[in-house]
Amino acid sequence: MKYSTRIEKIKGREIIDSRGNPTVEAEVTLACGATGRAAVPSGASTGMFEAYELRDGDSARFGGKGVRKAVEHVNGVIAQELTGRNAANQMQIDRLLCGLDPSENKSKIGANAMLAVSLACAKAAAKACGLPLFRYLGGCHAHVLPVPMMNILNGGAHAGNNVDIQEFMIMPTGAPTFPEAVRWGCEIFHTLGKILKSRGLSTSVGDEGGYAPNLPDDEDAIKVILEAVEQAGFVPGDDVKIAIDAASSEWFSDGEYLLPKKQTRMTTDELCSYWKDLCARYPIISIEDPLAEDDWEGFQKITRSLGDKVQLVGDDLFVTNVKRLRKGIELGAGNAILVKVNQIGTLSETMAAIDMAHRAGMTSIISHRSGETEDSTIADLAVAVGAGQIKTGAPSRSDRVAKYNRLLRIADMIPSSGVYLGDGAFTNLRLGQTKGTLGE
Ligand SMILES: C=C(OP(=O)(O)O)C(=O)O
Ligand SMILES: [Mg+2]
Repeated sequence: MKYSTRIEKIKGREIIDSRGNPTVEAEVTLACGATGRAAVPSGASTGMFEAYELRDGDSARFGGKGVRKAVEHVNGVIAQELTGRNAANQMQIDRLLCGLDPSENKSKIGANAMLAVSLACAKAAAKACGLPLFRYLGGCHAHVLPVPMMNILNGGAHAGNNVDIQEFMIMPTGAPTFPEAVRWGCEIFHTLGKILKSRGLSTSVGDEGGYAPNLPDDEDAIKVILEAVEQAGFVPGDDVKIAIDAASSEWFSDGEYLLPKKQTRMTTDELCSYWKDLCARYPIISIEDPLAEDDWEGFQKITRSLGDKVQLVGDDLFVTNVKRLRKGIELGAGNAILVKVNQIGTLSETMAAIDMAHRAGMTSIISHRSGETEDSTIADLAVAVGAGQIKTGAPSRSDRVAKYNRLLRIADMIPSSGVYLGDGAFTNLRLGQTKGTLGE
């Protein structure tokens, strides 16, 4: 084959993630000598409809050697299938990867094995073309830097404290540029640390780098964050808004919600009222997984009642999967999608989900996982697709900081210094959307 982007070699290896758990990394070498390397993240509050990750602890299937098995698949069956193929033909690469696994959820080969190679091919091809990844994936129009959703207070499955809501995030929507947004976020994070310390509360951090204090009530997290915003010199609701990830699939069992730490029980209707009340009292712009992954009716209800004001994000609900997203669009369940590359397992399928969401008038947020590595592909992806929002934790752990720093470098590469999708843009989020069309 004559392509200089012809795949010469694929090498998989086991590395560790930010929780010290093993994960998969792949390195792709092309005929022209360009190489691409990608590492796969891993969730803790994983949705049950996510693509299957072969991981350790997966003893039922591979004697506790899940990640090792995924690496074997990279070096074996995947390398055999893709060697000699054109890495610049991403769709073909991803189709071939999917073709190796007849299962619905990629459980034979492992979504982690596939994703490592899928992303590494894109990175190698970008290098062969002499382009930064965001430019290779997004073309000449890629120019929008995302608003950071900085998760500065952790709870739920990401922290050992008594807070049930998984993530409390600040969005510096009033910042004029991306670097300013990061600076504001860092200053608020530091101020929050000082306030917590002055009250004798813990300043140790959770999986995504946010503080993880014990608090009398989850609502107190919002109160103390707003205090930090003000003390840092910003105006809550004006300069900085609040976003929440409830991760409420973790609470759902037998038709009701049981918040495990505070032992509070709620029905779907009560939970919807709880969110409505919180949004009326605080500058909350976004709630992720306000209802559980199969509570479609609950999602419809909350979208009808809050969807014109608040971004209602499907993470476990959509799992970056066009089939589930299509259902959500048709039902009017949610008005935004959280995008996690390892929920679906290939780059093309990820981009198809983002495209479907955007054409239906939904917003998208590119997201890390709670278990991360230094790989910063999602920063490039956010700019490439013009997502406008990125969720990548607090500025206290280098696995999260890697994404912010990559975006700061990308901001420097965009001659206009990047259009920052700040507050004005939020009025264009089409939050009024309650029932969409696929735009096809
Ligand atoms: C990032 C998240 O957590 P995890 O990676 O644990 O699913 C999330 O729920 O949005
Ligand atoms: Mg989530």
